[in-house]
Amino acid sequence: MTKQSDSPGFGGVPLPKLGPNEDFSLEAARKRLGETFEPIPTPELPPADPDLDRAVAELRRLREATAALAHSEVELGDIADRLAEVADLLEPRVPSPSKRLETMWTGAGTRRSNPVAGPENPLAPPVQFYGCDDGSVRAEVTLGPVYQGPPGCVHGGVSALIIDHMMGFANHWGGRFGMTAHYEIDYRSPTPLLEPLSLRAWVQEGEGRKTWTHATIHAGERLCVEARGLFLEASVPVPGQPGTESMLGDGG
Ligand SMILES: CCCCCCCCCC(=O)SCCNC(=O)CCNC(=O)[C@H](O)C(C)(C)COP(=O)(O)OP(=O)(O)OC[C@H]1O[C@@H](n2cnc3c(N)ncnc32)[C@H](O)[C@@H]1OP(=O)(O)O
Repeated sequence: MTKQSDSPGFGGVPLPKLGPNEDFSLEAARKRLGETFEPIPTPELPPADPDLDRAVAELRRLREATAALAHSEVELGDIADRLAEVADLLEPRVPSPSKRLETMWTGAGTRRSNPVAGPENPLAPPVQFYGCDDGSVRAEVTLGPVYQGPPGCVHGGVSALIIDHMMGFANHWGGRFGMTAHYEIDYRSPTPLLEPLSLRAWVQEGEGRKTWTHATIHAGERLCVEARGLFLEASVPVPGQPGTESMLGDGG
């Protein structure tokens, strides 16, 4: 994740005041946690193989195209055979899902493979988040028909997925950690597909193990979704690394 000052196009809505106990700006997080604190150290995490991101980008093109197959004039029998050929080529050569869970937690961790921002994950749009000096994280993304819920609009569960992830990211940027314990979402107006959406999340307050984080999705100046979450500092065992626990600091 790169550090970026406010950029135009984020709706211009001021962030609410931070909680009474702490300042969650990047500078304050650095002071609190010391020089070793390096949230999201690598803006461009290198792929394990230079062709990996290209391969997944092609899969995303396929994802969009296959979502449009119905009512097209494509000869589908032939397409299905050709896709099966590629799948047959890949399946026996890639690690098993349980092995993959282990390798995800080495090197760049899950930052490259999570379902929101991970360049390696064909499910991810992907969303590229930036950490800002005011302690918020932001992104802009345009979502296509594969993410549709109501006609022409983003599925509410997809918004929730993105929001959960970006609140976790905001926690990390603010020097906080934790699992999502509870969050609530207000869908204020329809979230359009095929239009740029401005995403924003920030830590509102923190006390002991608890962090309260807020997030919004805007289409231009229009508020589409707002959310508030409670995160609790906790750790979970890391697959394939007995005795190792993660506090979700490596998931952005
Ligand atoms: C760069 C980083 C980017 C990272 C992005 C990744 C984001 C991904 C975010 C996720 O998807 S996390 C996955 C979804 N979440 C989970 O799977 C969590 C599952 N739940 C748990 O593991 C436990 O419930 C949890 C660790 C959250 C809490 O269990 P604890 O046993 O530690 O809590 P405990 O019962 O001791 O409660 C501690 C306090 O929190 C309060 N609390 C717990 N759960 C609550 C809840 N659900 N709502 C409100 N308050 C809650 C509880 O009342 C209490 O308050 P007090 O201390 O004031 O008494």
